[in-house]
Amino acid sequence: METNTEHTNTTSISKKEPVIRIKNLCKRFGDQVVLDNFNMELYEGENLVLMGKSGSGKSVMIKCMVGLMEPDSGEIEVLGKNILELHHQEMDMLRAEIGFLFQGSALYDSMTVQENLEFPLRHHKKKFSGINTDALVQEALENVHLEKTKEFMPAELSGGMQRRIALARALILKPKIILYDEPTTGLDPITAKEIILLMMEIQKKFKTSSLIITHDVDCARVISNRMILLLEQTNYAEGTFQELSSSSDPKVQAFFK
Ligand SMILES: Nc1ncnc2c1ncn2[C@@H]1O[C@H](COP(=O)(O)OP(=O)(O)OP(=O)(O)O)[C@@H](O)[C@H]1O
Repeated sequence: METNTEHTNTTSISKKEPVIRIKNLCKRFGDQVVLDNFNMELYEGENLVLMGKSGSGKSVMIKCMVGLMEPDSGEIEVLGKNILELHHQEMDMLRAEIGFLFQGSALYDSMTVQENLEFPLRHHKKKFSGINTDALVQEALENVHLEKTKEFMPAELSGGMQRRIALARALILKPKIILYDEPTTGLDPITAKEIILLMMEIQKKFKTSSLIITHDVDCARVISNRMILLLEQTNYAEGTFQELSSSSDPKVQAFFK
């Protein structure tokens, strides 16, 4: 894969407003320090890749960010709102602005594609009251080029198609931010590449800001405007793929082997 040259460069992106700002986030469980002064900013329209070893605290960070886990200390701002001060209902409304692509697609096996896509719409009724659900489902499926799969059960679809449907489900809320958790894991290299291209197409079309958690170096190379390495409980290194992959720090190099 070639490095994507179409992306806006990092300098112009970092002049925009951050849609997520995390400052000095600390979280421990008993004696185990998971996050120690972790900092991160996701800028509008940016594809930010977060890499970290298994167990390094990526999920803990995400859970703190969307209000599912309380940090010990630190500041978290999402779309200009201090999430640590939001009431349950306000947090729920804010979550409607965030699309999630969970590890391994996480579709509901007993529901059709249509029902899977309608699920987040039912949960966020307020945002979509009076809007034709069928049209939203159709549009979301068109966005991932799978218009004819409404009546299918997830088990009848290939792994790559399931990942596309999961992406359509994340998109149906028309989110400002998308969180991708290991979007290419478990896919063969060709299907993984198709998913990466689709993520780029969607980013271009909807101007979403994306946080992509991945171990996939190819994915990071193609999609990232900027990267953060989560190591030693903090944002150990930050920079473009080019900068980090040519780093002389052996701990940084280890991510690119
Ligand atoms: N609710 C919890 N109670 C106690 N320890 C927890 C809890 N949640 C996470 N941890 C611990 O925090 C550490 C970081 O976990 P986390 O799930 O964030 O890792 P990760 O980077 O997302 O890993 P992976 O890439 O494997 O998904 C782990 O040691 C985990 O056991």
